[in-house]
Amino acid sequence: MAGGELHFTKMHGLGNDFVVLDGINQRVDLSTAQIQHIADRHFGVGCDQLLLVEAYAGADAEFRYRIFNADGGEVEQCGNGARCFARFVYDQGLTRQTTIPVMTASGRIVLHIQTDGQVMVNMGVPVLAPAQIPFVAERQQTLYSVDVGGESLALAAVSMGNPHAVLQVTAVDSAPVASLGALLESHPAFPKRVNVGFMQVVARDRIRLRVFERGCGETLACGTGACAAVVAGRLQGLLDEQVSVSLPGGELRIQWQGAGQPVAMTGPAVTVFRGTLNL
Ligand SMILES: N[C@@H](CCC[C@H](N)C(=O)O)C(=O)O
Repeated sequence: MAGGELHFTKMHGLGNDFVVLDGINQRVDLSTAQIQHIADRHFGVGCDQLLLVEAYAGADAEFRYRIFNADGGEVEQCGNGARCFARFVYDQGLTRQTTIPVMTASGRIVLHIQTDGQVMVNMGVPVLAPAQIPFVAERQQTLYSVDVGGESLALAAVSMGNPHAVLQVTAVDSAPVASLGALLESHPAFPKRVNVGFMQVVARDRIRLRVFERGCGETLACGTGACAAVVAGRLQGLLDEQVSVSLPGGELRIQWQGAGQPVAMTGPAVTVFRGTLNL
């Protein structure tokens, strides 16, 4: 965008924060540098991801949902953002529906605004085939052994539309999220880089989770990370069908029946303020 005014809404889902832009009623064509500037917590608005609402021409979705990490890279999926997307299009009067199908770079997901104000998202069926994650492995396994800095680590690899590695830890508070997260994010076994989840199993229906996100570092919550952790935990026989995921920013409810079934994620979506940017 050469310059001019841009109306935005600042939102968050459990502290995973977003700048949301209506690309239907205003022209939005941002460069990578402009997205990085908007996401900057000192010189811009500040956010983990920038979310863009666009019109969708097909019959199978109402909107196109685009996601950009704070580093400016466009990515396939964002779970906390999906709940904020639903709240945004409804509150801005872009839809009158409370069940909203949207198209992302990784396919269609369906957002449901509940009467209690929470948003439930059908996040689709998790992908476990290594090539589709993408993850370099000869065959699909529940746990893979990956060499990182001379050490061999056991991790699960899952795509929720975007790639996730999930490591089980005994205590999430002391997990090396920043150092190991950064090393794994750009590990050659993940050709498109990866989000890295550190999961502590508290009970069969409760986990604690911290996520080092691709393209922005550790966040207060990661929706797709919560889904991926529950999928990984269920496949290892550690978790029940309904799991509360406790993240630094709050709690998500994840439900997954098992292989071939879609994952449902329920949680809040909050509007913080609206503003105008001069680019
Ligand atoms: N915060 C997100 C995920 C955002 C995208 C992720 N960093 C990626 O690069 O895939 C969520 O709530 O899912």
